Amino acid sequence: GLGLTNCKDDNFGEWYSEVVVNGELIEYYDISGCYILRPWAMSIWETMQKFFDVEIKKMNIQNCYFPLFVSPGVLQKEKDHVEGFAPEVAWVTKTGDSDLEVPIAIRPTSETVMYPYYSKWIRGHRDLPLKLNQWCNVVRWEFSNPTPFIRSREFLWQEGHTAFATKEEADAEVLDILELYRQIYEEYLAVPVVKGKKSELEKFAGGLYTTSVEAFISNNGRGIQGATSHCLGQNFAKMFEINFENEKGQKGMVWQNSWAYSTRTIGVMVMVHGDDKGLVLPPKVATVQVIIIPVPYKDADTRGIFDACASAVDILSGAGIRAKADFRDNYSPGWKYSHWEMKGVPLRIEIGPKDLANSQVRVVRRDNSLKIDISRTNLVEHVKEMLNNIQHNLFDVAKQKRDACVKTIRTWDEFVEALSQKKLILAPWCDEEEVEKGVKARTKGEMGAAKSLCSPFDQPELPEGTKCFASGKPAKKWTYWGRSY
Ligand SMILES: O=C(C[C@H]1NCCC[C@H]1O)Cn1cnc2c(c1=O)CCCC2
Ligand SMILES: [Mg+2]
Repeated sequence: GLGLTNCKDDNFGEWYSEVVVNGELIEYYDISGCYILRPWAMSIWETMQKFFDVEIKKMNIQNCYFPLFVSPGVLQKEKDHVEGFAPEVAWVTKTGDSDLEVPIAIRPTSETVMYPYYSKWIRGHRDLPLKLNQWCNVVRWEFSNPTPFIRSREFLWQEGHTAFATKEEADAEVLDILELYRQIYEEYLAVPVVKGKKSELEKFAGGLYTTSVEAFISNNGRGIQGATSHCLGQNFAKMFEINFENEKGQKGMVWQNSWAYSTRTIGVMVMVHGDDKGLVLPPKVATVQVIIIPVPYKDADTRGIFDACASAVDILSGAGIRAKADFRDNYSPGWKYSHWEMKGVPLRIEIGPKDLANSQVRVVRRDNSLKIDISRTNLVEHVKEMLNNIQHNLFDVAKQKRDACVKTIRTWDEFVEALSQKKLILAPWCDEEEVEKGVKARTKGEMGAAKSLCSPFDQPELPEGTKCFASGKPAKKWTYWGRSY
């Protein structure tokens, strides 16, 4: 029957796997690490895509589409960092029953696919800035525990790849895009994130620096990278000879960025807001924001009840609210309540004989189970206000929960203790790579090592003489640490 067998606070991993299936977001697939995105998930992806696509078009970024396949020559070109990832690259080695002369790689990301053509298209400064984005799938044959949305062997994302004449322009765009990622998490998914800079060890090895928005899963005390916006510097321009002649006729290399968010966003939202009754969808991304359930009683005016439901759908839909009615006669109202709670619909409206008689409706909130009766007059205003209230409440609750997990520490012992308490740790750090490697080595274990998550742009005061928590050297910056996905 309905209802989850796993509780979120007892066994988080099993709860998650169950809730994405029972909520009809995901169907497991017969190839490990691959998942079917059902319509309930695809519509969430599309809602975010609509927002992001409009915003990047305002920035004169154009969509394009490059081939899925990468010839081996170019993939190896970016050897220094690809070799670290090489095991993840999937290859096509044959068609039909004949082997391919030369195996072809399936894109794990598209730098090497796109940049030879950037080199061809960019000649003079008038060709700059070149700003392209593509919405596509990528394949990375990951081996560590596959998790729907969070870590899959194929996923959907957008990848932006931009080229500028100056570093200043690139630096500015990195932060403009990062702000869009913050909006996706905080204003659409109601998930609080930290904006910051990755350490040298954690950054994209092919780039100059990496910025990210970092979320935190309080149930298992793990940080998770929400989205990344990299300045590549001139590293790829050098590799792929992407040069241009500036106004003074001098030859120079372009400055590039690349940035991405993926379907991982949906998994983070499920983990943060879901509960033991199932999904809890933020109204801004909910496929259905209001589900209307008729509650007929024997044969008391069933026709009137159905008509009241239908007209409520029309009134709400007419006001741009995503409202549906569940008229199915082969399920009881009680079954429908559980079903739509499992799917995380933010508001339920029940209409029974009493409601009809008093020309009111019973409204039930999914986030806090509050039940109230409201009159049918100005139904739209009431519902809009409640949806807005739910959106903000989900963010506020998630932010309080995340902030309660943050522990500021100054010594190694405090660090180890906070780690054992599954905290998101804020610590003063000397910003030395060897020291970070030491932290990883010293915290290795079956739960995974601790790593730096990001150094927040919003830096707390760092008093003169503050020591690094791990090395005792003079601290240079406050950095978030923790176990992560
Ligand atoms: O993909 C990126 C960097 C960059 N790619 C484009 C979008 C932004 C950002 O994700 C890093 N990266 C991750 N994973 C892999 C690669 C890789 O370059 C290359 C080989 C296979 C696995
Ligand atoms: Mg990876």
